[in-house]
Amino acid sequence: MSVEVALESVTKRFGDVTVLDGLELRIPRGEFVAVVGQSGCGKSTLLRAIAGLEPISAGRIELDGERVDGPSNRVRVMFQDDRLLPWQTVGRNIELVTKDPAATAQVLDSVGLGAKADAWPSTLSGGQRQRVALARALASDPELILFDEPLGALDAFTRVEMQKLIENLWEERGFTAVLVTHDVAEAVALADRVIVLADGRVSVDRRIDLPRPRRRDQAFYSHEEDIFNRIIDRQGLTS
Ligand SMILES: Nc1ncnc2c1ncn2[C@@H]1O[C@H](COP(=O)(O)OP(=O)(O)OP(=O)(O)O)[C@@H](O)[C@H]1O
Repeated sequence: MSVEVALESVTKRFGDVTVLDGLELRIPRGEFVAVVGQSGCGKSTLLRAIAGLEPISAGRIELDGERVDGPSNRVRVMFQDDRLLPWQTVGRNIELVTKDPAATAQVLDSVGLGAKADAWPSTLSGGQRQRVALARALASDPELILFDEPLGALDAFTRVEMQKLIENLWEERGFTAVLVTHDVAEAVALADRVIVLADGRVSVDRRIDLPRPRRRDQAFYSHEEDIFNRIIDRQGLTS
């Protein structure tokens, strides 16, 4: 299950600060888009707006042609902090969404934590907690998952493991995915398209036409280097 996302002339102001400025973006069903850009360029604001968590000042955001005017059950967001309820077990955290023990067991299995249903979140590692957060995001079978720097606090090895897991689950389930990340290599590893945000708009929209799973080869590094340089240079050309 997946959804098409369309942003038309989206502007977002906080007081006199314009964060998004007539932004245009269309994401077809099932596509994986990564959003990168300098700190403070509006990546999280964009994600929150798509999630219906942040009202926009002008323009239009649509999911399959329907205007977004608040949070929807079709959409889930995964954040850098896991936001698990510490007074509930791992299983209960998921069951609050699924309302069904069998579905809970199944989704915990899908993130490799079938044996941890009765554990307390505080007894898990950071990587395991993010797996639970991922399971919770998947639990309602959403059509769109918005990832806001979900792996930012993890060590490099756990991060690569989680990237593989996210890629596998995305391929299996077919949801539309938008990933905000500071890590250009992560964007190139996971995305069909990498978007660079600058001056409140999409300044680069680059298709990553490499086979999956992605190998760290010359073509990979060439995408990474080029996108990185464009963020640094703040060039405004669409590639
Ligand atoms: N609730 C708010 N009120 C006022 N200003 C805000 C609010 N939320 C975000 N901003 C401002 O909007 C701009 C964009 O913030 P945002 O968090 O979207 O950027 P970002 O690209 O995600 O940053 P980072 O990469 O550092 O996480 C920043 O200048 C920020 O200070």
